[in-house]
Amino acid sequence: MQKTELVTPFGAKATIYHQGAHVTSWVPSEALGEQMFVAKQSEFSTGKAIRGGVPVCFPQFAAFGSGVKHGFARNIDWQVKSISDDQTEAVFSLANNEKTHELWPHKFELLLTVTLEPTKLVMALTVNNTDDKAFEFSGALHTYFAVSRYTDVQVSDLSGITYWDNGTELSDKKRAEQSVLSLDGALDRVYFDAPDALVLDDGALSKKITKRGFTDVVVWNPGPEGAKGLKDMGDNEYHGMLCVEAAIVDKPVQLAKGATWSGIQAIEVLVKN
Ligand SMILES: O=P(O)(O)OC[C@H]1O[C@@H](O)[C@H](O)[C@@H](O)[C@@H]1O
Repeated sequence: MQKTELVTPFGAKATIYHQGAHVTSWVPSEALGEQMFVAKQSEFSTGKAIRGGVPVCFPQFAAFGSGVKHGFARNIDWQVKSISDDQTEAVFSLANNEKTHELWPHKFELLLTVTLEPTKLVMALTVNNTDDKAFEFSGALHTYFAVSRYTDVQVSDLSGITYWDNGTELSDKKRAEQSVLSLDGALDRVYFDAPDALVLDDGALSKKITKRGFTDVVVWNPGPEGAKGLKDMGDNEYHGMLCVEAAIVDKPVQLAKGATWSGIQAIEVLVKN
């Protein structure tokens, strides 16, 4: 499978597979090491989403729509549009074609811009409606973070935010009372209208996760039972991952003909003294 490797003058590196414009590796520096989780058993095969990194979910999130789960954009080849001379930025594009038309009858162009800064990874997704009528979409930058142990990390500040546990009725929403979320097993939760800045605290390292355009945040770890059901993930690998996803879940974006939408997710590594 084709991929682009970015190696910047300041030592940050990233790998992006052309299928899905899928970031599979982000190393801000040798000292900080790999920040993305990718399952060892992930199939890197045509038409199959990679288990880890940052799948781009479009034009639907999970089963919130009538199309394929998490959309088709993660399963098909994008084009490399440009790579800056210093390799700090790469732009990928995906336009409607016969294959996408079978799955989703709209004309569109997607751009994913991946930018590396010394301690930051920025992913910007742009959706252009090139059709002669409006369409709607949901989606996500479905980020799998490598963590020391999923039960040891904390996500904050989510207090006061309405959430929904996947598997329950969508009408059965709750309000987060605690400012800090920590897991003690499987969790598959959507935080609606979530804050644009969150912190993923993992001992000596933490990550500031900021978003724009994406309204919701999904936090997911399959836990022991869920992991057994994922054949592209080892039974114990869930310990070392946590998905915190900038998403649009239940309220799709309505995009008029000719209009453009942009959503950004930036991840900054912060080292504690
Ligand atoms: O196995 P997939 O299609 O990549 O989905 C992984 C997970 O993605 C998460 O975003 C969803 O909240 C979970 O419900 C889902 O299981």
